[in-house]
This record gives sequence, C-alpha cells and structure tokens, in this order.
Amino acid sequence: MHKPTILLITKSRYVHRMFREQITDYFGDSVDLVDATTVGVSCNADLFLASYREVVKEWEFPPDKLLVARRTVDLSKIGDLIALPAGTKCLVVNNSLDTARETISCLENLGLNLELSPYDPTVNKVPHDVEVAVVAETGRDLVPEGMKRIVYIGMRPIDYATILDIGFRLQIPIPEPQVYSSKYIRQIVQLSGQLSGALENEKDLNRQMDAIFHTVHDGLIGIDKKGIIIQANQAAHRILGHNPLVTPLIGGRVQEVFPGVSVNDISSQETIQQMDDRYLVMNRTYMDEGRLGSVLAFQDVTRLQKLEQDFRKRVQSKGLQPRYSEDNIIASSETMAKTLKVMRKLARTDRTVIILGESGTGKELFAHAIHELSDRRHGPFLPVNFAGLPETLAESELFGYAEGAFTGARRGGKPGLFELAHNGTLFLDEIGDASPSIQALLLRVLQERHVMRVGGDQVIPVDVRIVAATNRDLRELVQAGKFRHDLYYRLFVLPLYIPSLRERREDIPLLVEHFVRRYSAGKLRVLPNVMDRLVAYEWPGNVRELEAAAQYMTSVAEGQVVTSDDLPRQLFEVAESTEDVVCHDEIFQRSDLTILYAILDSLDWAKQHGFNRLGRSAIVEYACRKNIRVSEQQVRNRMVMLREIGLIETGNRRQGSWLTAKGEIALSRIRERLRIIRETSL
Ligand SMILES: Nc1ncnc2c1ncn2[C@@H]1O[C@H](COP(=O)(O)OP(=O)(O)OP(=O)(O)O)[C@@H](O)[C@H]1O
Repeated sequence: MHKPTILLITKSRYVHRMFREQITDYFGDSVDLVDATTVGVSCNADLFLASYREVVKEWEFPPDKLLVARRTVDLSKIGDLIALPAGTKCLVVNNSLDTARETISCLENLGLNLELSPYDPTVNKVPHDVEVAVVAETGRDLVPEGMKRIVYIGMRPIDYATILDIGFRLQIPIPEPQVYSSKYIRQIVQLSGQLSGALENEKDLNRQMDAIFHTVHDGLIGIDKKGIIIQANQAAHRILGHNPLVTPLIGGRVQEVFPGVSVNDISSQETIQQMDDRYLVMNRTYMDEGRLGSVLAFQDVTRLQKLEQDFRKRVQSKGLQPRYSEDNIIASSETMAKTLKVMRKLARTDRTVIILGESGTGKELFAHAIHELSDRRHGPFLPVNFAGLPETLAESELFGYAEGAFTGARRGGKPGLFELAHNGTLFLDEIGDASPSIQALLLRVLQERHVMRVGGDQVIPVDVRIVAATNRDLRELVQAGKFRHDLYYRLFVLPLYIPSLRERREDIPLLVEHFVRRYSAGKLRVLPNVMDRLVAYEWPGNVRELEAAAQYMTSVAEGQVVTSDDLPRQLFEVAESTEDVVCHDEIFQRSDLTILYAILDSLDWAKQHGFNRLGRSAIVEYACRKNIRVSEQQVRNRMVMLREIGLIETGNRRQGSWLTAKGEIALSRIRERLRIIRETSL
C-alpha cells in the first residue's frame, strides 16, 4: 500500500519541526513527511501543507492538493498574557508582519482585553508608549530594544479542523477525534483555574472570564457554589439552543439545562455525555475547591462522532471490496499486450475512460487496474452497476439525500456514491443501461462537477474520476434515441477496447491453466487434446464463461487430469467439429512452422487493420519485417497447402487471401507453440 506524502512548506525550521511533531502525533507513521527546503516544491507529494497563506503567490499548486494550515494559539502558554492589566499596549513580534497579524487575530478571537499591534521587523520602528513584547514562535531574536517585559506565547499549533482535513484528504483514519478536541477543552479549563488563582475577588474573575469566554468555540458555563449559572458564553447558548436575549442561561439551575446528564458527577476528567440524540464532551473544574464555584466546559461532538463513523464505514467498505491491479489480468497475446499498454497510458491522464468490450472480457478488472495505476489509487474506488439499479433508487444512490428528504429518510441524510468517491474513481458499469432521467442527472454532474443531495439545497463539490464501461454499442443507442448524444460525447473521451477471447486465442491456455490451478488447488492438469478443444471453442461469454467451465471441469474430473469427458456440454458440440483442424500435430512438427506462422499472422494483421484480404507480395513483405526470410515461391506453395486444410481462403479471381475461423484457431496454437519453443531454447 502506498504511503501518502505530505510536503511541509514553512518559513522556519522551528515551525517545520512543530508541524512534523504534531502531524506525527496524530497520524503516526502512516504518512511520509518531506521538507520543502530540502526537496523543493515541485516534488510529487499527495498534499502540500503550508504554514502561510502567501505561498500561493510563490508557487503554482494543484488546487486540490494545497492546504494552508489554520493555526491556533497554545492555550497552556497564554497565562502570562491573561494576567496583564486590561488595556496594556503590546507589540506582537513574529518573523514577518503577516504572521504577526495572524497571531493578533488568534489572540483577539480569545477576547483578550489588550491593545495588540504588529511589529514590522523591516521597519524597526516602535511606538514610544509600548513596553511589552509578545513573542510568538520565531520572533525571539527580533524583539526591539527598550521593551520592559517580554511575554512568550510559544508556537502556534495547527488547529484541529486542519488535522481533520488532512485525514480526510489523504483517507487516513484519525484515531478518536473526540480525545483531541477534549484536550483543547482541558486547556481552557486549566486557564480558568490559573485565573482564579491570580485574581482575588469574584467581580474581577467575572470580568476576565467574560473576556475569554465570548469568542471561544466551546461552551463555557460559570456556576456558583449553589449550582446557579452566573456566566455563560455565546457558544454555550448556541450549543444548547438558547437565545441569550429570550431565554438566557444565566440565573438558571445548571442541572436543568443538561437534561439526562448528571452534572454533579462531572469532574476534570473529560467524558462523553449523551443528551437526547446529541453527544457532548464535558468536564468541570472547581475553583478554589468549589468556594469560588466551578466552570463547566463542553463541546458538541455529534458531528465529529458522525464524521468518524462515516469515515470508518468508508474505510471498512473500501477494505471489504476486492481491489484488483494490473497483475490480476492474465494475458500473453500480443493483442492484450497492446491493450494493456494503452490502458497504462490512459490510466495516468485523470480523464474519463470508457471501456468497451463484450460481456465477460474483463472490463471491471481493467477499471480497477486503471484506478490502481492512477494518482487516485489511495482514494476510494466505487462501482455502480446500472443494469441492476432500479430507477427509483438510482438518484439517491448516486447523489445521496438530505435529512427529511422523504418519509423514512435517515437522520442526517446519506451521502451518495459521487460524494463517497471524492478524490477517487467512480466506475459506471453497464452505462448503456442507464435510464433517460439518470442520463440527464449524470450529464449535469459531469458538466458541473458538483452534486446536490435529493431534497437538499447545498451544492457539494466533488472531485471524481469517471471510468465507464459497456458491452452495448453506444453509438447505435444514440442513433436509436436511447442514449443522450451529449452524455455520449462527455463519456467518449478515452475509449479502451477489450478484445473478445476468440480474438486472442493464445490467452486461452494460460487462462485455463490459471483457473484450473485455482479451482483444484494445483492438483489437476489439462490434457493437450482437451486444451485444443478449449482453444477451438468460440467463448461467447468470454473469460467469465471460461472461468465457469474451469469450475465445472475441476468439479467433475477424477484423478489428476481433466479429460474430454469432463468438458461442459457446450464445448462438446463445437469441439468435435474443429478437433480435426486444431489437432494437426503434423503442422507443429514441420520445419517450416515459422513460414506458416508468417502467412497466417500477416492475414490476421490485415484483418485487424481493416483489410479484407492480402496478396502474396504483401505477405512476403510482412514476413520480411518480422525477420522471416521467405521467397514468393515458398509462400505460394505453403498457401496451397493451407488452403487445402481450410485455414485460409482465396478469392475467385485470386486477388488476395484471408484467414478462416479455423485458421484463426490454428494461428493461436502456432503462436503458443512458438512461444514455448522460444522460452525453452533460452
Ligand atoms: N484477463 C483476465 N485475467 C484473469 N481474470 C479475468 C480476466 N478477464 C476477466 N477475468 C475474470 O472474468 C470474470 C469477468 O470479468 P469482468 O466482470 O471484469 O467482465 P466484464 O467485461 O466487466 O463483464 P460484464 O460486461 O458482463 O460486466 C471476472 O471474474 C474476472 O476476474
């Protein structure tokens, strides 16, 4: 399994080190971290994580791969800042003006009652009345002279939302997100504890707490010793669904606002509490052992829990699904070698691919291989088969539905396959069977690259690669008015044709051996005359039918070999009539086998390239290109013999020859024989 790589783009090595430590804390060694200062920014990473916004002006990134980390402040380090008298003028020093401004906005978000201004290291001018420098991360050496006091607030860590974003983008599980979010709550509570120690009376405490309380995202409630709420921030009102002007929390009993939760049992140890159908992470810190009351901190983690559940489900379903790669495609024929070569090229383009071929030729196998060879291989691969999909279900399967979209709709709605395949590949199998209304919806999403859930009003952008497949003639369906021509052109970007098994009979022995080995656990082998019959058969159901035949033969065979008595019924009829041809052992023993091969192969080449027939001189030229030296006379003699045994035919007026069905079979047998001779003579 490929390990995703994150390229860290930071301005200083301290920040780089902190990013590295923090990401490793969360994701362990499931990601590789690379430093942009060592490898440069052009490296082929799965995600570019930058510590500053202006990075986009410096380099061009694939937009879906760049993430500018949102940063927060380390709450455990700002105790000294809180203890400063209200209104103190401070200079915030960072290694650039922009980062200093960012730090200020983080501190202001905490509601600190200080006058903070950024320090510009390039100007080096300090307002005369400022005596306190607030130093974040890398500004230590830049503090201007004349400062009476320096307050260090440490590194600004990556915020939790960014960590989640990284996990989702790279599809790596994030262990127990709620534990990390509650770490944050614990810090807030510790801070409140520090405050209570630093401040003497309840009035001061309230004033300072007010400052911190209002802009943090966690619900905070100050409770007096009798259990009455004396302070509550906006987040607490929002989380509990109280309008502070209509039903303020202040003055109420704490127990009443948390129905079903035993508030008295909550301690400084954070716990997850269920309140109706929601989940809250809560803890409570007693100040001065409860004499000054307590602070209850809480956060609504219903969404996080749901995200986590969805994520796990997704990872699990991904894990349960068989994933095939190119290695699972068994083939030795030249035709398939060419097909595989084209597939590898198409796979790397990220464009829509449509796989065409008869039923059972391995189209789904190829779709998997394309995904595995593409840059999206770490993302999901989701198949949807339109042949068996009832029209009534198709829309909600593909696009999901919003909560309350219809009676019985699941709470919170359900994501559709397009959403789930985000950053991965969606395999639209049997696309020719999609109903007209589904075709219209597919067209829209392929044009607009976003979806809207059924009954929803939100536009959800999706980054999905489409691989479609069909065994029907789509062009014919378009002409018959059964398939939209605009969708046809959207899908028909990169077609990949998978040849039928009878067009590549050389693959048959290899496939038979493979499946017989698999279904007999290596105990059975196939007799040569049985193999001849299998090669001669037309295989209308292609590899799927061959696999089923192997299952049948290995079930009925006795002893260690598969005999002609073990062949499935459909093979009896055809095999009898062609056996005399393919068992021409004397052909294989002939010393001029390569000449016979050159003649048959040239006629096969002609057929593949749309020529109905080929003349003698063209056959000689073809043989020459294959390094087989042969005269026109020699070709003429051999062609007489091949005509007599029915492998080729020649037009009445002798204007060229072509390969018969028997000739095709003989050719694949000769190819196989030559391959064995080549391999054994090496
Ligand atoms: N070249 C191959 N090597 C090994 N197994 C193969 C090969 N081609 C097909 N198969 C197997 O044959 C079966 C049918 O293949 P698959 O479902 O990919 O065909 P398909 O073209 O998608 O069929 P349909 O059009 O009916 O959906 C599968 O079990 C697949 O693993």
